[in-house]
Amino acid sequence: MTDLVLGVDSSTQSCKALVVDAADGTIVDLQQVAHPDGTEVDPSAWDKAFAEAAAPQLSRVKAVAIGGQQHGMVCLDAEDRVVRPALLWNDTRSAPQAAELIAELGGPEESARRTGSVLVPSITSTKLRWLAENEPENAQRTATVLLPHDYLTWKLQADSRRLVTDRSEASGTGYFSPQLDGWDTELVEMALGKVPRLPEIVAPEAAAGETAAGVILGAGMGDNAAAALGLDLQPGQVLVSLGTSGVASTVAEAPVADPTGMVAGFADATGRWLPISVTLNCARILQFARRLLGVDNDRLAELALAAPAGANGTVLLPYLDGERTPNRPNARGTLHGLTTATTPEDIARAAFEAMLCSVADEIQALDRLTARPTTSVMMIGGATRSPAVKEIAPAVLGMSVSLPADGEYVARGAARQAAWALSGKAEPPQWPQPDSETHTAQATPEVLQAYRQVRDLTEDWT
Ligand SMILES: Nc1ncnc2c1ncn2[C@@H]1O[C@H](COP(=O)(O)OP(=O)(O)O)[C@@H](O)[C@H]1O
Ligand SMILES: O=C(CO)[C@@H](O)[C@H](O)COP(=O)(O)O
Repeated sequence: MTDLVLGVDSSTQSCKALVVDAADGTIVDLQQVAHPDGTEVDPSAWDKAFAEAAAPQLSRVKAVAIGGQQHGMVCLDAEDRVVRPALLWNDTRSAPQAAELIAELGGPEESARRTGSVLVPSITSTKLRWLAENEPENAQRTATVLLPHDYLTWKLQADSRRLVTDRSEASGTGYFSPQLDGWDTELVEMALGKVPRLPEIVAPEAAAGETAAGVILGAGMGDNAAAALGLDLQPGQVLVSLGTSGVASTVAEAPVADPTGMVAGFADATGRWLPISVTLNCARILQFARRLLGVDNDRLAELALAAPAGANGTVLLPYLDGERTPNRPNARGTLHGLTTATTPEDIARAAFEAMLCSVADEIQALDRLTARPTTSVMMIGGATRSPAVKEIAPAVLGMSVSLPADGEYVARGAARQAAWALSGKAEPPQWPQPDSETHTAQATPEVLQAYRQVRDLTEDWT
């Protein structure tokens, strides 16, 4: 009888539960349940979606691991009750606190060296500082601080005293030290004013507990580390994810520190490192365009593909909710180049080109840091289901784009970690890689050039 394992992706928009064969990753079942929209969410919403999508699968699997959206601030009181709704990665209210903490650390370069990142509002420590300054009673009540996937793993533990996380999730908090490869409690005290209980950072291959029914728990991981593990990402490869967030990442043997803040020096889920560039606005740019034009995904793609490259001079700067990369939390979206001749097709095309130009900026930042020019990318995420992405991405990026078969690669990575924990071996199971289709196109560098002109000429919202 083959062993089955469960990989979960508790992402911004939904909980995805993937049951696979532990031996080779063959998909057995996939369930998905939506999360509420917003930038702060009560963790009970994640519990509810997990209970519907993932919990019914537990009786059929030997191990489970949870990948999840990173950085969310989950505060528990002394009785392990949730203190307030979690501030998520996409909440920008702690922008002033990020600036304060960077100054206290000695500037962006020191922030990158000490924490792995030039702090931005997404990073958990800035949210803790915000809590201390704006909700002192809640800060006072906070006894434990977890991240979203830690919280869900903890809820599965038979021993409720056991709090675990992994390097990849910890490295996105702002109080993880790449030098120590572990917590730097001085940094969390700097943010919150005290040292709360933090989860134990367990090894990538570790069995990090078990459920009351004896199902082995992996430590879980941040969603991007999970996707990299799910696709067996190797140094020299670049993975782009077009989900709620827009991500470009690669694997490195040593931690990176980017003083410009365009790349964060996170850890991965194999014991190595994951240089990563993450935008706040990605697939939601297309959601915005769909709502603006009153069309569905299919029609939006048709409109975009009916317009020429460059959208007849229409350029969207997609910083709709502010932007994280580049760090412009007060920016807003801008449609540039509108004329009386601008059509819905031009606006649809500009939305896709904006999403992909912001990814091109991320790839450029990775190349600068790794000193290795990217010549092709793997691309995943919900927006890759659009035929317009398949055609426009290689043109805007100026390189071939490989699309693994439509799959939930964050959940696949979590399942691979679960199979790893089940195996007790030093290396993760070697699963066959999914089939992929490669898309190429005539490069359209003028599109990226026009985008960068608008990006650099546009003032932030005051
Ligand atoms: N055919 C499509 N065209 C454009 N966008 C799509 C399409 N299918 C899904 N999406 C978008 O993909 C996003 C979800 O992608 P996903 O990678 O699951 O996000 P996350 O993991 O961040 O929750 C949603 O914003 C959704 O609107
Ligand atoms: O902030 C980051 C990584 O630093 C995002 O990747 C979040 O982890 C949200 O991921 P998705 O919901 O877009 O998958």
